[in-house]
Amino acid sequence: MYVSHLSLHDFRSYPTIEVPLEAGVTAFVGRNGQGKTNLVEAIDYLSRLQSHRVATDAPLVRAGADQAVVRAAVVRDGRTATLEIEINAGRANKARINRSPLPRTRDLVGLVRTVVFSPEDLTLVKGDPSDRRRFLDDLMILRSPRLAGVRSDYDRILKQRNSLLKTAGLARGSAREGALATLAVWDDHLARTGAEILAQRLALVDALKPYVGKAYETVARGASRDDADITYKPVVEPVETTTPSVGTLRQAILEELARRQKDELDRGISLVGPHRDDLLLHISAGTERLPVKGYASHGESWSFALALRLAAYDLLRADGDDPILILDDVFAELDSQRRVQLAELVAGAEQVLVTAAVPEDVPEALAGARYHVKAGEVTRGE
Ligand SMILES: Nc1ncnc2c1ncn2[C@@H]1O[C@H](COP(=O)(O)OP(=O)(O)OP(=O)(O)O)[C@@H](O)[C@H]1O
Repeated sequence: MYVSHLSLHDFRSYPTIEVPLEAGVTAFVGRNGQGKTNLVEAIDYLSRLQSHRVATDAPLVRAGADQAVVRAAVVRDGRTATLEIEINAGRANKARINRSPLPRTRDLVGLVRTVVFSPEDLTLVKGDPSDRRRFLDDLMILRSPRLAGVRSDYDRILKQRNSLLKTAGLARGSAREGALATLAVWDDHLARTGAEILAQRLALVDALKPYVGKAYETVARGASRDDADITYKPVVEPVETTTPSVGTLRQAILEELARRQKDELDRGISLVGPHRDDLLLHISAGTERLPVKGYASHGESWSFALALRLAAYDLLRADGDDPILILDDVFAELDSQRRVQLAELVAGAEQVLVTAAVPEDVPEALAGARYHVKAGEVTRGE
């Protein structure tokens, strides 16, 4: 798939802009702060309804405006659809396809599929478990958009359960009994949605594993495909470990909730469920298997982060649809060998959008259309 036209209205720094695009490689080149990332961020937002840079929508709306609109013509198998999202400050967003409103905004998720490489990717390796969980969930939702609903149900249940735990922890006598009875209902909700997310993440990590090894071998100097490994680490370890069913996971969560109830009431937070899990990353050093965080060199950490993104790209491709690759300011971060390797790996993708401060940062393998971005003006160059 590829985006053949992008229109922005009051999105980030752009009052209004129209950018015709084509399949293949397009590079946006310009000095810092000119609006390059804002263009690719808009396309990524259409894909996931989330920015790769900020957690909330407010910064996406141009300062002083109260609504931003991102519209893109997306070509898939020769057919074009116009996808549109209206981002409203302080009100619900609205989505449209071919100008017809969608009943739910999240129905737009996954209709454009993007994989973004950016300097922030190092947090996949060096950051908190929440960064790695987000990586898994974003990918899981792109592959099965209905899981966006399960994810948001889970977040809502977690919030309500946490506030109940706080009340119940402080209550005494019959008030406490009443709160504990209500808590049992929320335990059920948490176990039901949590088990579904857990099952999906376990299956995703299984599917991703071989691609991570293969990608690491390509981007890390002298590495073999066995040198990089990922393992999902749930707080709940079901007895039956090979592909446990949703029912088994649900039961395991319920049992762990019962076991940790006192702890949860004391601390007033939910300690059991997929919001406490991690994706463990390991590299081989000789005969040793070492965690990447704390052990890997800067270069190895970058290789691992790139391998995770490339693996996501390969997996989405294997599903049968070429996602749009966005390489946001990433080449300036890499040494020359990794630059060339990454460029060669992605050059054949159906659409690659690159941002760079100077033309020399765009590797030769990614020669293609070029736009100059200066003070919010986007002009076609050589
Ligand atoms: N909501 C907003 N309203 C108005 N301007 C904004 C908004 N959000 C960001 N900007 C402006 O957009 C510009 C940043 O654009 P962008 O991040 O696309 O830069 P860039 O060209 O990618 O730069 P770099 O190479 O430094 O990453 C900044 O000048 C910033 O002030």
